[in-house]
Order: sequence, then structure tokens, then C-alpha cells
Amino acid sequence: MTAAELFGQIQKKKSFLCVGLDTDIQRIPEFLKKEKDPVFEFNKRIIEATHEFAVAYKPNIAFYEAQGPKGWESLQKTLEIIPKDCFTIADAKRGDIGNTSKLYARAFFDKEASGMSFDSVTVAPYMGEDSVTPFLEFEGKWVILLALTSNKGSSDFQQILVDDDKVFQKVLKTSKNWGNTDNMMYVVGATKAEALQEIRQIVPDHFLLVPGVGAQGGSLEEVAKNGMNSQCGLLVNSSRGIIYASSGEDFAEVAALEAEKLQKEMASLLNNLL
Ligand SMILES: O=c1ccn([C@@H]2O[C@H](COP(=O)(O)O)[C@@H](O)[C@H]2O)c(=O)[nH]1
Repeated sequence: MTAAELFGQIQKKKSFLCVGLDTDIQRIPEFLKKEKDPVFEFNKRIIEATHEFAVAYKPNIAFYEAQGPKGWESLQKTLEIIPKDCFTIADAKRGDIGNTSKLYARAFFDKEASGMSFDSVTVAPYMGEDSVTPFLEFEGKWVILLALTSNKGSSDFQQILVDDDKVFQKVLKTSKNWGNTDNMMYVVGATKAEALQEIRQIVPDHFLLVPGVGAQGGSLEEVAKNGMNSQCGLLVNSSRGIIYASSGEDFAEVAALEAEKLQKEMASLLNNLL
């Protein structure tokens, strides 16, 4: 999916919502646990209930890896049923020396090799250009590079000043030439919305993946005010705030209500663009 096609979906659905599939077997409603694949059944119901309000889905790979081979199977089956008009993100935070990154890229992009073909994968920038470019060699696929993350520990390294730039600013300035606006996005936490204006000075046209509304308390309004560009340029993720809004048999309906609430707010924030 190109950036223009993604913006097309945003315009169509009046939404820049990404639903996070952080599906923890320990938080799945009891009644689903009798199913052969409870994680998949949970995801299926969440996807069916929320897809009219969302333009993207982001399974966090840790939740699947932690289940061993059956977790990978649940992930693969989940990816198959995400509607084709939705952008898919493998939130795996990978990156290694070049020949290893190539294999990570194959794991998430090459269906013939791994059985999965996500649109994008999150990558850590720490090991530099040769750890990122192997992902960019896959035509039509995206790298979503960690820039300024939503957690408290982002101040440990990402916000350190080096020669007048904070490390996350250096990451943006250096990496924006590795790819282009059709194959690179950046992660910026919603809890860091005040930094979005300076980030937009460096990467005015790139899409940003913004996790941290909902359970982490980031403000959607602040994110849009500081980070939206003329093509929206934002995918805002909420995971726990949607998928665990109810722990009962009504979990999918309540998830839909939460997703719709965010979509309505997004529609009004998009009003000036559409
Ligand atoms: O800076 C970051 C990068 C990634 N994440 C991931 O996004 C979701 C957020 O989940 P919530 O339940 O909505 O808080 C989760 O998968 C994180 O690993 C992030 O939060 N911050």
C-alpha cells in the first residue's frame, strides 16, 4: 500500500485508527478458552467488530512469540483475515547486522518463505543504516523506525543531546534519506505529543505511527494538533483501550464502541482535510 492509498483509506473511513492486537492469552475472556485457538478466535471477533472504524491493525509480535509455535500459527491465521483494505503492521522492533535483518525481513514480508506478508514491520534504528536497508529492499513494504517512543525510558538515550540535536532528531535526520515517504514511517509516542511540531520540521511528509492513546493516557487531540499534515500523516494506535475494554462475553461489541468513539473524534479532527 502506498502513502497515497493509505490516505485514500483514511479519507474513505474518516479514520486514522490502528487497532493493536496485543492479544494476551491470560486476558482472553474465559468462554473463549474452550476454542481450539482462543487467540485467533479473539482476534477474529475484534477484527470483525472494529474494521469499519480502523485503517490499520498492529499485532504486537511478543504476544504471539510468547506462545511458541501455536502463537505463530495464531498470528499467521490472524493476518489472513485482516481485510485487504487495512494496513498491517508487525510490531516486532527488529534490526540486526545486514544478513540477519534480511532474514527478519523475509520472516515478515515473504509469504512463500514464512507464510506471512505484512505491509510493514517496526525496526529499531540503533544498529544503523545497514541494519535497516534490507527491509527496504522488499518492494511495496514499509519500515516503521522507532524515533521517540512513548515510554518513560525514552529519555535514557533518545532524548540525550549530541551536538545540538537530541538522539531521536539525529535518527530522523539521518534515516529519512535511507528510504522515502512510500516506504518509511516513524514511531512517535502519543505521550510525547509536544515533540511532534519539531518532528514535523524534520519529516514533514512521512507517516507517523503514534501509539500511546488509551491505556498510556496520550491525547489524540494534541497528537492531531501537532502532528497532522495535509495527507493526515498519522496512524494512531490503541491496543488495550479497545481490545480489553470489556472482559466479558460482550468484549467485541464493547471494543467496537471504543473504536467508534476514537473514529468519531478522528473524523472531526480530519474535517479540515477531507
Ligand atoms: O513507543 C512505543 C512503541 C510501541 N508501542 C506499542 O504500541 C502498543 C501500545 O499498546 P496500548 O495498550 O495501547 O498502550 C503496544 O503494542 C506497545 O508495545 C508503544 O506503546 N510505544
